[in-house]
Amino acid sequence: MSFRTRRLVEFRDTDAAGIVHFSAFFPWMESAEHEMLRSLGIKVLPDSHDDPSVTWPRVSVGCDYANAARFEDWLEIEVSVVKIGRSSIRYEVAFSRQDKGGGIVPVAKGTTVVVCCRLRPGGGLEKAMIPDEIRAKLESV
Ligand SMILES: CC(C)(COP(=O)(O)OP(=O)(O)OC[C@H]1O[C@@H](n2cnc3c(N)ncnc32)[C@H](O)[C@@H]1OP(=O)(O)O)[C@@H](O)C(=O)NCCC(=O)NCCSC(=O)c1cc(O)c2ccccc2c1O
Repeated sequence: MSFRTRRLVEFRDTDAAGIVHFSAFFPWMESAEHEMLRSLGIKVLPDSHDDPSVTWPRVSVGCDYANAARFEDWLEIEVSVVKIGRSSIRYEVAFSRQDKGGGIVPVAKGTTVVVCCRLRPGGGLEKAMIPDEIRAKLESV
């Protein structure tokens, strides 16, 4: 299973060549992941340093680009949880669009690795084991 969402390419997402700039995909990957967490009832961010909820800093991100996307293309975005470790989670985010004939065109595939952390007083990050309740929710994606 996976989580699906979609997004319209805005003018500001494109570069001088008229195609989506490589950097635009990273905020989209992040937004889609957050949307998936919210849909599962997992907090994206603790409310305060006193809140024992966990937080999800990234330790690795990447993206491969297969075909260009352009202004006003609708991008289909599919988030998959590909690996749940002790503290880390690897997500894959696949972007695709339709061609004029309605065929599916792969656009890009990103990966993100996040680490479950607690916020130390003062704002530092401390790695934590993924809580069982969150692990179970992520295993359902
Ligand atoms: C996060 C750290 C505190 C972890 O340090 P530590 O030394 O304890 O980590 P380990 O080396 O033991 O690794 C833990 C875990 O991760 C796996 N891992 C580590 N590096 C990689 C890698 N490069 N690739 C793949 N996997 C990696 C490792 O195998 C372990 O896996 P297990 O499952 O076996 O436990 C420390 O690394 C740190 O502080 N890093 C800096 C983090 C940072 O500043 N990131 C950039 C900004 S974060 C950010 O932008 C951000 C975005 C969001 O959307 C958020 C959303 C919600 C909350 C927070 C967000 C956020 O912060």
